[in-house]
Amino acid sequence: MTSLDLELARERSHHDACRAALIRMTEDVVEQVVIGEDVAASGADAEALGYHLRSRAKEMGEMPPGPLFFGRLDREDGQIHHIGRRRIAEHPAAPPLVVDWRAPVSRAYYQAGAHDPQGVLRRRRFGWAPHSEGATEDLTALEDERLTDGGATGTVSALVTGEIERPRVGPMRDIAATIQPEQDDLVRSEPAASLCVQGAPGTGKTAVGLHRAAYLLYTHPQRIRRSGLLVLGPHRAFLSYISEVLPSLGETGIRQATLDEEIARHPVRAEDGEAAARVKHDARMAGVLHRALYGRVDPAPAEDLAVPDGSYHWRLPASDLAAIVAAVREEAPPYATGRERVRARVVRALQLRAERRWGPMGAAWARKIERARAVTAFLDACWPRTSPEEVLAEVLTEPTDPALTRDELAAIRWARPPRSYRSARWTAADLVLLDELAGLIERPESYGHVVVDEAQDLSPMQCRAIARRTEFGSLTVLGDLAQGTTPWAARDWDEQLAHLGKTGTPVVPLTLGYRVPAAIVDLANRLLPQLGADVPAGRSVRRDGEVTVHRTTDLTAGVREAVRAALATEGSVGVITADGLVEVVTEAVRDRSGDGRVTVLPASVVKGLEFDHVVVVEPAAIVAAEERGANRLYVVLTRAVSRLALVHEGELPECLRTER
Ligand SMILES: Nc1ncnc2c1ncn2[C@@H]1O[C@H](COP(=O)(O)OP(=O)(O)OP(=O)(O)O)[C@@H](O)[C@H]1O
Repeated sequence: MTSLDLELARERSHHDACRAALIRMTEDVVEQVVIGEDVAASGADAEALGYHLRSRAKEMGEMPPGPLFFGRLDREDGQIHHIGRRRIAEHPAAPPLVVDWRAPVSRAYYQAGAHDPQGVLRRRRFGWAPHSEGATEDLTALEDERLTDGGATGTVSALVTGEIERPRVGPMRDIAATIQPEQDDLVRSEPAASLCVQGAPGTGKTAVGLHRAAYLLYTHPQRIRRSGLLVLGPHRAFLSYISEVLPSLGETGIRQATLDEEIARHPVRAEDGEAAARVKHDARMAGVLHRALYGRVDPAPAEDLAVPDGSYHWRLPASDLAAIVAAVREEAPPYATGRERVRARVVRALQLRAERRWGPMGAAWARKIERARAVTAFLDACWPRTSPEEVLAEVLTEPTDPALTRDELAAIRWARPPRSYRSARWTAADLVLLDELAGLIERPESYGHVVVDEAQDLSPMQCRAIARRTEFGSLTVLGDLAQGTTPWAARDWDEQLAHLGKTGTPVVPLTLGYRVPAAIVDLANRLLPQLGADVPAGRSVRRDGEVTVHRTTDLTAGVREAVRAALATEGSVGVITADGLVEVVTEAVRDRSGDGRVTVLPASVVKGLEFDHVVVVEPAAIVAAEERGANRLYVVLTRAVSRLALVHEGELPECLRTER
């Protein structure tokens, strides 16, 4: 037996011990549920304890199968820590057999190096068979790095390289085993502070955001879990691609949604023209809606208020009423609160008058006056109850706001207003405006933390929807200005962060890519000058990868050939083209599904996704299809994990021509 075999055998037996301990932990939690429900002192305690224990039991039951550790640290002080996705111990007070990757002691695993060993003698990485469900015999390799005795070579770990370059099959995986130091800094940065990551394609922004979410839940369970954590992604396909990362890190039940889903008060039943959508997403709409809502408030009531009380009438002069309304407007509470504040002050003023005449008036009297028909009638006239739908319907029926030009007013005006706002067919942009109005009327609940991916694509009005939900929480903003494809995509992070309500948030660049090989990054970087974004160019850790260009006189034949070639090697194949060509391309590869390995996709939905092989069909058509077509093509090219094939019948966009 070689010394490596011996070490592997030792580690396997440690893994067996961990497995046995984990089984016991799971059994204990289930048992505690039963005991917990019996022993708690009161019904309410039993309920709370039972819920807590059941949640833990459920969490443990839902842990996906897999190896129980991926690394090990041997410290100068003799301590040895195995590091995995969750803590494992013989019993709660025993020293852990496996330390959670998020624990402070694990940090050195990601950060220690020969230049700064952080008390670590040796870092050990474990190699598991691909897709291992955690059978001990799947532990097939280990790699040691000595940090303190001059043994560190500075070379990149073969296990890390293997993990980065592995073929992509199925949904996105967690990267707990191979987080890089610059990513780890972001994952573990202060929870109360917001953070913005400007990352070139494939630099791990999404991965960082999800691991940061898991880190915050672990480090601040009370604060973050109680107030809620939300992950926002650009579309459903993306959310389903990333859906298994948090559960594999032991975090289940975290809400992952698109912003449209988060704010949906109604189904989308109409579509805006381009001009209307542009106006509706513009920051000026915040003012338009504010004015429309508060236009309902009458700042100068014409008549005195007279409230009957038995045979008597209590009166408040119109000037006093105007002063109350003005004071409440000045305080700027949410609209619905404002109405109730005016009511309370009117009653108080009436009470003072009554007390001057009749002496102290009790709470019952105040309640009676509060509900008096005359008081409610005054409020209905001066600060009427309303709904977001009612206000927006008015704006869209007869837009008049001076902040918008005549053309802009015309663009958003309803061609055929509905009979009533209740039957209106709302567009996606209308839902953003309804959310703004809802936020003006009543403050929404704030999340503790929100992770926003592809944040460059959000309009100012969408940003405001997020800002409202993080008024008392923090944000992790992830994005790449070069990948902005919406008509309102941000060109500058400071401005976007101001819309998100987090002015002054530090913007941290990530430029080292883990998805896209250098040859493909270099090609994509040629587009950068025309993307309207001042961002650092991407680089890549990957020296593998290949770009091929196929000029064809028959697009169908060209696509079939490129897909055939892609299927000759392992991995997923994404055939991406302009939305208008999808049908033709789908037809071309109908009989080439490669057992489900081939997916044909319109360029508009590939953001955030990745494929081993990307076949881009007619790149110039992608550029020509929309205003930010060059940015779209940049996104498309950078979906490739290993190989990129460009198939074209027409000319290539100039910057991609090989003769350059
Ligand atoms: N440290 C790492 N170890 C292993 N794989 C990594 C690491 N960092 C990133 N990756 C992998 O690189 C790929 C790209 O990561 P991710 O999707 O998070 O990047 P991104 O910056 O969000 O990309 P894009 O903006 O292009 O969508 C993913 O497959 C991810 O798992």
